[in-house]
Amino acid sequence: MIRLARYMRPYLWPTFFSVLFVFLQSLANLYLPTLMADIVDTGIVKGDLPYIYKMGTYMLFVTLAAGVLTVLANYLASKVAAGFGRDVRNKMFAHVETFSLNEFDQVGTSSLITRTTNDITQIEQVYMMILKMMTMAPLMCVGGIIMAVYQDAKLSLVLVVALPLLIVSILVLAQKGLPYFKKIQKKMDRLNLILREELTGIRVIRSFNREKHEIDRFDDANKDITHTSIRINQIMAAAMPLMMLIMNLSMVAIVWFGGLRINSGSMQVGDLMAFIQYAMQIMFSVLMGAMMFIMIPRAQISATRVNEVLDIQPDIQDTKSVGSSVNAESGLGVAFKSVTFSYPGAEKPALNDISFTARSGETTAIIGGTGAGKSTLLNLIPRYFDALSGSVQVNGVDVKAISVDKLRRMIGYVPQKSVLFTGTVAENIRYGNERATDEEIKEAARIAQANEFIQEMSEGYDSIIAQGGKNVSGGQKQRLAIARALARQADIYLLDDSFSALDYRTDARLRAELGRITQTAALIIVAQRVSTVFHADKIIVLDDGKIVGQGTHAELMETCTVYREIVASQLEKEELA
Ligand SMILES: Nc1ncnc2c1ncn2[C@@H]1O[C@H](COP(=O)(O)OP(=O)(O)OP(=O)(O)O)[C@@H](O)[C@H]1O
Repeated sequence: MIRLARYMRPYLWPTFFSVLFVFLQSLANLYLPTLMADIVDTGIVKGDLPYIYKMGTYMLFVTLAAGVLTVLANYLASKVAAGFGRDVRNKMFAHVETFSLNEFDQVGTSSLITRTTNDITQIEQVYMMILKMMTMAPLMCVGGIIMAVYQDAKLSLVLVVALPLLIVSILVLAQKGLPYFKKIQKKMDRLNLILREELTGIRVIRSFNREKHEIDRFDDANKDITHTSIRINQIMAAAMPLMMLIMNLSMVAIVWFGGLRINSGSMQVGDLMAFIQYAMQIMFSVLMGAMMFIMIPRAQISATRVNEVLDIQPDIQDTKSVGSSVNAESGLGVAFKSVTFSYPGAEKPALNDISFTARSGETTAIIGGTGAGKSTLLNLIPRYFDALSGSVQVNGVDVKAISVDKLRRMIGYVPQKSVLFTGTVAENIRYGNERATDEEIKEAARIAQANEFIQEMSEGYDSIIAQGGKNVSGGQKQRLAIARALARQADIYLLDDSFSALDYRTDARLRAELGRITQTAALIIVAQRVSTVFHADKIIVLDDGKIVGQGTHAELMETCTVYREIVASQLEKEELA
């Protein structure tokens, strides 16, 4: 919490005024019972009506002033807390954006969502409460005690018994409740995870008739969180009557002993009334303090979760030596030199001693069975992961020596699973290059074989793509993703199994068009279908993380058993001939 307090720095003035207004409001509240005692003891007892009017008006004025101060203090506290929440959320999002895929896996997407929303809201609320109560509680407590002792020191002895009783019972309840607060944030993560899986996987759930199973799974997580919430509320529910009991018994004692003191002539009625109000103020301020003691550890748990994310140092960052100028004209393309890579915790490397070059102006295809390491290999080029050993080079320079931003600008990447964003078709393609003209967008779409179906859409390039690209087919989505990468006018194009949802004709036409752009760029295509890689300048055959063959189709047919097996499993004998 304290570490996060630095995000309050931009709001120092509103914080100061909020605290000041609370301070003044508390003083006004402490003053009111004294005024009332005067009205009773001087005005009512002596029957002095003008005095009652005068003091009554004065009381009204003080109450009004306290009301205005409360509104102002609350407004400023809310403003500060909301601003703090917005800044931390922004900071968190910007920080998470720098994460490599490893760090995403480390925390988990659902937990990142809960931490950015729910956890920050918890902290925000507590900061708001602290702003309001931090001054009020101690001031009302100390001020109340001074005023109560001033009214009647002997009667104050009742508070000596009541206050410790109140504090001890609060501490006991807080101790019981705290472990549940810790649990509830974790359970919230789990509920989010299940909800996310279920919403994104709704098609699969329906096609396998697993609705009941998923409803049960959600229900279990939901019940789990409900049980914990109920337990917390049970403790809170027990707390309130207990507090009220202690407070009311104290009142009875005050009235009882106060009555005796009035009888004996050592106290006036007005003083007793004021004393009762001070006693209430003292006990309420203790309650407020207790609330803070309960809420702060709860927010502390959230703050730890937020700090955990903010403390993660992305392992893929620009190194100090960054800045080597990369000569895009050199035409060296991409080179892997004895590259080995392992996923954290994996038993064996996903890529083992990989060496090859993918020259600019050429098409390099990567083929291999599922899990052979094809996507992993592509991921090392834009530095989604870093190689454990060896060197990945772009135009003769190690990727670690190029700034991540510059490196990624040189690359047009089409992921295995196409992702589109909510917006128009044109906006989605322009995502690859903000400066692309309408003509360039259309040209990219034409090469990607997307122009035709876009023209057929009701609004053409202005047609809206629904959330997650749900209103376009799998093949159309892939073509839009390819158009987006082409719009980038990059030096290197990485297409990860991007033709899988295309029919053979479209696949062939797209490859022919792509051939044109590879006159200057390096094109690396991961594919499952042999027909897609057939005409590549170089084919790399991956098997279990190792290169088992590289060359043209004809060369590999001569030299590489794995390649021959792949071809044989896909093509008819006559096609081979
Ligand atoms: N994020 C990850 N964490 C741990 N292991 C992973 C991760 N991604 C992939 N792997 C493992 O690395 C190996 C290579 O995976 P990769 O996705 O590169 O294969 P691929 O050849 O692209 O397969 P496919 O054609 O099915 O997409 C597999 O054994 C896979 O289980």
